[in-house]
Parts: sequence; structure tokens; C-alpha cells
Amino acid sequence: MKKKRILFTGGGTAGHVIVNLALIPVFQREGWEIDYIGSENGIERKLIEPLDGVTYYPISTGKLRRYMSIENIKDPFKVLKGTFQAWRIIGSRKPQIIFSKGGFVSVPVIFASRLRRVPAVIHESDYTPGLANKLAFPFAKKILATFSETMAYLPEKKAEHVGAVIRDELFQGNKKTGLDICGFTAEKPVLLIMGGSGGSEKINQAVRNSLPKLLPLFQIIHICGHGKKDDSIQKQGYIQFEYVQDDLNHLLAATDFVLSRAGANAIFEFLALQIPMLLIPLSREASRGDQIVNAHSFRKKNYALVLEEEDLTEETLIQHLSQLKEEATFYKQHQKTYQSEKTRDRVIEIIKENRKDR
Ligand SMILES: CC(=O)N[C@H]1[C@@H](OP(=O)(O)OP(=O)(O)OC[C@H]2O[C@@H](n3ccc(=O)[nH]c3=O)[C@H](O)[C@@H]2O)O[C@H](CO)[C@@H](O)[C@@H]1O
Repeated sequence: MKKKRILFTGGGTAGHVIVNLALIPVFQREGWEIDYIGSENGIERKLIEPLDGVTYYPISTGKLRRYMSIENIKDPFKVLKGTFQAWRIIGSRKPQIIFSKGGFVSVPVIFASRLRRVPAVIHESDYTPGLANKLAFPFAKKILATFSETMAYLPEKKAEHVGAVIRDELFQGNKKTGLDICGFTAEKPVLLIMGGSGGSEKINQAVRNSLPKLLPLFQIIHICGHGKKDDSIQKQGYIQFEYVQDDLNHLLAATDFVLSRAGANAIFEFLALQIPMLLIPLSREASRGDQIVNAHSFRKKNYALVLEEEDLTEETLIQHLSQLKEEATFYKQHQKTYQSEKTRDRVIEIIKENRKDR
């Protein structure tokens, strides 16, 4: 019988890799051969290369910069080189289907998929599509969306709203294990702070300045981002991590409230786990504003409380977290209306339906 083969791509930030991490084990269990195309130095290499049974192929890739740089001139050539590399990899590995979670590294892969006539399925997790995905859409067979509102931005014939794909293990956390990892008690609420997969300087700073007022209210798990830990702060009830890979499920099981950026994957995880959240979306100064619309959609559905980055001060932070604590039941009630279980199965079904040579 012909071997089933799938090629995944996506990277740049963990948000463009995590969905692939949720899907890969399912295809592995079903005996598919799995390849991954990512960048040479991105986080996808760290997260994917160590996986057993997945072959990682690094390629050259461009990057979206919001500032002038000589690198911007080199980018089209890098994308061209990446397309040629991806074309060769697809030619030799012969996947029947390509699944892309977006990010700049996925662009040459999707271009090459069209040249090799291998169908590609793209997943867009933000409310408004990112530039990389927009460039890739014309070459994809199917485009899947996390937010129902995103359908308005997608080509009608190819698009389907599926919801968020969430890693199984996040539902398998143990509260006691989480508290033990942190050295916390069950007597006081736990606030988990996540500034996206890379951490957020602004949130880190505001939280650290506010610790004297926050620590009487919460025990705090602070995920600060690589290189952003401050070891000079040693306080009872406050623990810092740069990035949590294996124990995130336990930490989330021990969490009563979340303070977070509004990256699409993270906020749908908190929603599925029914954790009341305060979102501080990345501002338009530093991004295309995708997190602002993600956060506003959550606010409209009463899934989250939102504080704009421009309004972030020590006072507003404490005030909003106190409000979140008071209104926790309200947010949990609305979060209960969200159904997440069927998404992963539907995504897998779509991938299988669209593969070549079935
Ligand atoms: C700065 C930037 O470009 N941010 C974008 C990026 O965010 P970012 O990469 O932060 O992505 P998300 O917030 O969507 O997802 C982060 C993922 O990393 C996981 N995680 C995080 C920290 C940790 O210690 N351990 C861990 O496993 C979270 O559980 C989540 O699954 O992609 C998102 C999805 O396209 C966008 O909405 C964001 O605007």
C-alpha cells in the first residue's frame, strides 16, 4: 500500500507552530510519514526538530519588518531561494498534502506546492489574515479560520470556519502538580501572566512595578519570554519562567485568572479551559493590530476583559485585575457557551479529503 505522507509548515513565533504540534501526533498514530519545512533559526526548529518521527527541513525565508532595513531588499531573493528549496523537498518527499499554519516561512512552501501541484490547506488563526497568509491564499486549496468573523476576509469558495485547534494535553493538567511546581498553596488565587510566546517587555515592566499591590491579591506565575527573566526579584508567591514547554497544562490547571497578550492561539486556549482573562493586545505601533481585533471580538462575546496598551499603568492594571476577580463568574458563564472539541477532528477530515491520489 502507498505510504501516506503529509508536510507541515509554519513558524516565526510559537503561535504559528502550536497548531501543527496538536495535529502531528494524530497523523503519527495513523502511520503517516511526516515532514516539516521551517526556517533555519526560528522557534519552529526548536519545537519541531526534536520530535521523533518528524523530519525537519530548514529553508531560506524572508521576514516582515515594520522599519527600513537593507534586509528588506534581500527578502524577495530569500523567498525565491526558499521557493526553490521547498520545490526540491516537495519533489523528493512527495507529500500528498501540505498543511500550513502561516508565518513568513510558509510563503515559499505554498508557492512551491502550487508548482508541484500538491494541494495545500492553510489555517488562519487571527481575526484578520496576516500578510504571509494573504500572499499564500491564491495558491491554497482550502483556508480554515479560527474566528467565525474571519470568513468575511477569505475567498468564499475555499474558506471554512472550523474554530481553534487546541493541544489535547492542555486539558490534562493537574492542579496540585501545577501548585507544587510553583511552590504555591491552594488557599490564594493564582494569576498566570503570558505576554505571547515571546513575552512582552511592557507587560513585564508593569507587572513588576505593581508587585507590592498584586501579591496581596494573587500568587503569580509570570511567563516572561526568553532572556526576559529578572532574577533580582525573589518574592514569596511570585515565580518566573522564560517559556514553559511541558508543564503548561499543570500550570494552567492551577490558574484562576490570566493576564495575557491577545495572540489568537493563547486566548482560545484560555477560553476552552474557561479561565477568566484580562487581555492587553499588542498595539498598532508594534504590529498590524491583529491582536486588537482578536481582543475586541472576545470582549464583545464577554469572554474577556480588555485593557488597551495605551491605557496600561500600574493603577489601571490593578483596577482591571480586581474587576476581573469580581466578575469571574460572569466571564466563566459566557466562556461555557464556547464549544471546542470538534475542531481538530474536522481539520483532520479536511486534510484527508483534500489530499492528492486518494
Ligand atoms: C508578536 C506577534 O507576532 N504575535 C502574534 C503571534 O503570537 P504568539 O506567537 O504569541 O502566538 P499565540 O499567542 O497565538 O500562541 C502562543 C502559543 O504558545 C504557547 N506557549 C506560550 C508561552 C509558553 O511559555 N508556552 C507555550 O506553550 C501558548 O500556549 C500558545 O499556544 O501569533 C499569533 C497567532 O497568529 C498572533 O495573534 C500574534 O499577534
